[in-house]
Amino acid sequence: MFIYHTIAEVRRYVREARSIGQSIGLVPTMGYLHEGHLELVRQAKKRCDKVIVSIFVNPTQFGPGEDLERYPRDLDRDARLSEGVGADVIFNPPVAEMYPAGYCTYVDVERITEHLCGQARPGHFRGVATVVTKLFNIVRPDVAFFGQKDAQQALVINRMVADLDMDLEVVTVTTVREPDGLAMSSRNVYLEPEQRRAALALSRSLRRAEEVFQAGERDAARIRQLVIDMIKKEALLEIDYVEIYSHPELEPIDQIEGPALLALAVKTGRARLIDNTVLR
Ligand SMILES: Nc1ncnc2c1ncn2[C@@H]1O[C@H](COP(=O)(O)OP(=O)(O)OP(=O)(O)O)[C@@H](O)[C@H]1O
Ligand SMILES: CC(C)(CO)[C@@H](O)C(=O)[O-]
Ligand code: BAL
Repeated sequence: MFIYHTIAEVRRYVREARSIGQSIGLVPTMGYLHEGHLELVRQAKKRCDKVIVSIFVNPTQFGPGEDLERYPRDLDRDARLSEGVGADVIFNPPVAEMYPAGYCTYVDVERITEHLCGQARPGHFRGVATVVTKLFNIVRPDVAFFGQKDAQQALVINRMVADLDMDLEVVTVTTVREPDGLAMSSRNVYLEPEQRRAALALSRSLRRAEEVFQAGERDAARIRQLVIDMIKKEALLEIDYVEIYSHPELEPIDQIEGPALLALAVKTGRARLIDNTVLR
């Protein structure tokens, strides 16, 4: 496996692979890899001849006061784990390689970024759409892989690819969970044991919402309230949002008639955790 830090090296690698007819898969990450990321790499390996994992803690998607500086980083460990599941290249550029002096171009996906994390983290998806566009332009992948854990992000990328006629396929991979239900996330390392235990209310409340939906409940406000009530029972959790929108358009709904995204973000201690389910 190769570890590249420059755009030129990745471009050379991709050019050579393509010249012998090989397909390219891209798994964009911010590193500190876990089983969720590794599952994206495994899926990529099944679909593509060569798999490039980008590891870049992208400053433009962090807001003031967020955890950009203390976001966990461990390239050696990430390299071992990536190689173990068959990645061919890690692309780990320094910030100045992606945003050199004078940088001033951004990609803005409108409307579906208005709610949920887009509202809670102003500018976040502008940073995500910009860096993902740059990664697509650098790697020119045939297929790019994203996780359903970041449901709005996956929808934003799909919208952007369609709207800007980007020539690639986007695959969204099911959320990988710990055995007790907690969605895997690099930020889980921030959790103290008591917060880790309280955080189980996220997946538990989503499962309960799925049950009442399957039993026939279609009133979005009632399902949302049920989730809020379950999370509020945990004193260590502070709700950022619990919302239901149509999927994939992310429009407000009262009654769930088609697929609906039930998404939540919760703070506990230093961590902000997100999780979701699609009711269909
Ligand atoms: N549990 C998971 N299951 C499936 N995909 C995941 C999971 N966690 C993250 N991903 C996906 O991995 C990709 C890279 O995500 P990222 O590096 O931000 O990891 P993360 O664990 O989501 O970190 P964070 O703590 O920042 O939320 C994204 O497409 C994300 O949706
Ligand atoms: C897609 C991404 C790698 C862009 O920085 C990031 O938002 C993430 O890790 O989900
Ligand atoms: N997983 C999304 C990256 C972020 O929280 O900034």
